[in-house]
Amino acid sequence: MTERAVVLGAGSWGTAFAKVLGDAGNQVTIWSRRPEVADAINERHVNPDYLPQTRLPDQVDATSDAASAIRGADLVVLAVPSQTLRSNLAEWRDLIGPAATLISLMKGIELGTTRRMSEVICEVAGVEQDRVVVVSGPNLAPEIAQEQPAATVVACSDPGRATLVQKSMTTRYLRPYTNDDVIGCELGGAVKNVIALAYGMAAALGFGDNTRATLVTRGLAETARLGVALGADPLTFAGLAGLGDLVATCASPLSRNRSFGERLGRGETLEQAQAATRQTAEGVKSCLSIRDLARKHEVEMPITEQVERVCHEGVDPQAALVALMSRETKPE
Ligand SMILES: NC(=O)C1=CN([C@@H]2O[C@H](COP(=O)(O)OP(=O)(O)OC[C@H]3O[C@@H](n4cnc5c(N)ncnc54)[C@H](O)[C@@H]3O)[C@@H](O)[C@H]2O)C=CC1
Ligand SMILES: O=C(CO)COP(=O)(O)O
Repeated sequence: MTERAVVLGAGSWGTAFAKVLGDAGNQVTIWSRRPEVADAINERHVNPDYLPQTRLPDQVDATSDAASAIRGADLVVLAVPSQTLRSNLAEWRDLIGPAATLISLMKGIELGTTRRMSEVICEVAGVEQDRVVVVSGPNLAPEIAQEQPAATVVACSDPGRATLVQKSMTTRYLRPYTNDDVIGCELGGAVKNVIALAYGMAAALGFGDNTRATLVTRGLAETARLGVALGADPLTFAGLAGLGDLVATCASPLSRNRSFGERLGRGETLEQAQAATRQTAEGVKSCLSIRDLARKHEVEMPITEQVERVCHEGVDPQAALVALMSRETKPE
């Protein structure tokens, strides 16, 4: 099925996802904040800043004029940092057609409001939740751009819309599965970034596979606890948007969150790590909003609590680990 799509955001995942949509046969326009990135995509079919080795398909073009790109689009893909989504979308909402599907690629929780990205989209764009589709799974952008085989989840409360998006983004290298658990898929994607920060810290401190497996497993346990409190299906956390993405992000040197955690584990301050990182490591901010969400729902999230202390309260990663290990013992 051929759709007209706009991808708002020309970072790593926005660009790789535009390639997926183009390879699946859609006509795609990428909106880039910077005109020179749009020019490079139009002239050379590459995004030199984020995926310089990847040739984008002929069906993908780019512009820095959001209005011309959004008008008439069937699929409006949001690929900006979670914390800027609200202000970005406020500028775009009046341009989005009444039948368009809004697709969220973002993996974060909004600071202050503790809203999931699909909730922010519904609120700001004034659309019902059945028009919003969440795409989440083990999808490191550079690997997808290289066409390495992977699967992902397309979550929507409207099964028909989920199937439509699934069909429009199926390629020989990306296999999307539909799911109706939007809450679970969004939480899986947001919390895994926080656990990957902890994993990176543990790796930098020299801890081996027992420590790492413990963080992944207990990280998934606290993700599922929060998810269930918010109405998610616990089985979602055993799937691609849960365990799948958690394992990929923790294990991969390509992960910005894991790499950021490694910097903190090596003793860099938050400011030093931020200065060295150009791309979005969502967990650094979302650890605050996820901790707040957990407290609001009286859910224990000890790893998230400690990641927040390291990132925002200047606690030493080693001390955070001691705090985790000295908690009262309990049943699994
Ligand atoms: N990179 C990846 O492998 C994956 C990323 N994601 C998620 O996708 C979302 C976007 O991530 P990436 O594309 O990887 O991030 P990125 O850091 O590579 O790119 C972000 C893009 O947003 C733009 N941007 C930054 N501030 C902005 C603002 N104030 N207004 C408008 N645009 C702004 C940047 O110029 C850049 O084009 C994040 O939530 C991330 O967690 C999800 C799956 C895979
Ligand atoms: O979400 C991702 C893989 O699914 C990308 O993770 P990072 O943002 O940590 O690079």
